[in-house]
Amino acid sequence: MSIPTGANTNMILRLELDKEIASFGNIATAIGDSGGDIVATDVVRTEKKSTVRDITFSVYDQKHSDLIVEAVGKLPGVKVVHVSDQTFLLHLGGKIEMATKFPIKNRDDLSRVYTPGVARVSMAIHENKARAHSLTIKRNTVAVISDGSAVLGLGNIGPEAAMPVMEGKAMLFKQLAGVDAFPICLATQDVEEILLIVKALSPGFGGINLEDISAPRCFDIEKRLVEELDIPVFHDDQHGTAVVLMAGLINAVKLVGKKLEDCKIVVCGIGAAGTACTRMLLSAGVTNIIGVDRQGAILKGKEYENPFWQWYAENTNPHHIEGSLSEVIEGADVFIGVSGPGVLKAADVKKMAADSIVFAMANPSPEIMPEEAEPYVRVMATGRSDYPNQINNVLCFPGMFRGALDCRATKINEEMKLAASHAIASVVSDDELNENYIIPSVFNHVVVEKVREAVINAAYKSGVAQRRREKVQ
Ligand SMILES: NC(=O)C1=CN([C@@H]2O[C@H](COP(=O)(O)OP(=O)(O)OC[C@H]3O[C@@H](n4cnc5c(N)ncnc54)[C@H](O)[C@@H]3O)[C@@H](O)[C@H]2O)C=CC1
Ligand SMILES: CC(=O)C(=O)O
Ligand SMILES: [Mg+2]
Repeated sequence: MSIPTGANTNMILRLELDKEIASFGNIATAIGDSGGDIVATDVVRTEKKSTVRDITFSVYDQKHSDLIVEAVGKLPGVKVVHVSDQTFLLHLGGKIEMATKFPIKNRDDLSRVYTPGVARVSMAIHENKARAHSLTIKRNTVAVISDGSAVLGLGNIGPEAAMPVMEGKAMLFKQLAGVDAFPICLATQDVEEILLIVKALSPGFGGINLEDISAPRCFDIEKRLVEELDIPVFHDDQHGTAVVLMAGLINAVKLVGKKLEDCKIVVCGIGAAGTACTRMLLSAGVTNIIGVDRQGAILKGKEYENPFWQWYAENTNPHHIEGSLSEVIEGADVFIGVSGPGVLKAADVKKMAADSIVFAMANPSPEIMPEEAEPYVRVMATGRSDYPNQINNVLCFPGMFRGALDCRATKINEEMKLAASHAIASVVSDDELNENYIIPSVFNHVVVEKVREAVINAAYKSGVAQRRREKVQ
């Protein structure tokens, strides 16, 4: 059994070993035989009769870890002290904190940053609200807002459970683009309440990043906030995903020598991400798109409760193909998965056209694991960081907001999104392009710079940038 790489699967097992009875060789064998992979061992302390050791090993999941711990615990002279998960350890107390830009060293400083000095600054903003951009953190802040209704592919797990994901997004905003992002998880899933809350908290923010809000409510929430606020509002799961998908696809079709507009594309999961990806494909000239959700292909002439599926049926599936995913995938050039784990089978991938492209983007577990699909596909990508070709909206949102904040855009429009897709795709040069490198890494610092620059140029061209051009580097 081979273990996928990635620190998120590392466990630390603390063992007390009876020096006379226990053998490290037996422990290593027990872990290896159970499919675990030892990454490191450390001696915590040694006493006369016993030693305490930490053994770090990688596993698939919690069940796999339990199995290994049980096997090791049965060995003679071995006592399991505790097991800890490196991912949980990283989350203790949360992942982010607020920091001040300078210390308050004396009364003089105090009277400037706080009362009475601060009052003059407040009054200056009162006289001209636009000054909030230069005299407060507004010009560098984004609210990452979720109601916990569609967290990754985990479903409606609630606002508290959404927090680690939103903290992660905030970390990425800061580390990759210097944007100060605040995770805000709401204890309501009512559209009107969400609108009221977001509008009410918007004065302190330069942008709103909606995250993991389920379809179809997310469409209405975003549309109305865009109309009613003068700062950029961006639903990451829709547009961030679509931008990065398009970047990956531009490069993948180039690699396999197909034209995007000639491709038969099957999109699985017609929610927030699936709808936005489809809209972007349509605007790129693709016509042969078939959307599939739980009940099969979405078809014109059928009645759907979801008004967006009504729109979807009218605008896709021109050949009126009916059936399950397994049926409609026949002859497809591209599969785009934004649904859930294990939806696509190797037998389905086998039925695709030659040089097929599979983007199984559901998180944390894709529609099909690369190991299963790879024998039958030319290009394979997932949303995960532990495989090549990570198609994930993290390649978009930091640079997108950096650009939008820097030029003080009122909106993030189609022009800015398309520019971002091309910017991301352009990071991979023709010489570098290959089956395992169609999309740049999140850690490639050029990505944010290129996206920012492309977004700023597009914002000025399309007339949504408010800052004087010469002031923006
Ligand atoms: N790689 C990336 O950057 C991103 C990946 N995603 C992933 O895409 C998935 C969907 O996210 P959202 O669109 O935000 O959620 P959503 O809740 O708005 O939509 C999910 C859709 O998938 C459908 N679906 C679920 N299981 C299915 C199945 N077995 N067969 C067919 N359809 C199925 C649902 O009925 C729903 O229409 C999640 O797993 C999420 O993690 C979302 C955004 C970005
Ligand atoms: C990546 C992301 O935003 C998601 O899976 O929901
Ligand atoms: Mg998301």
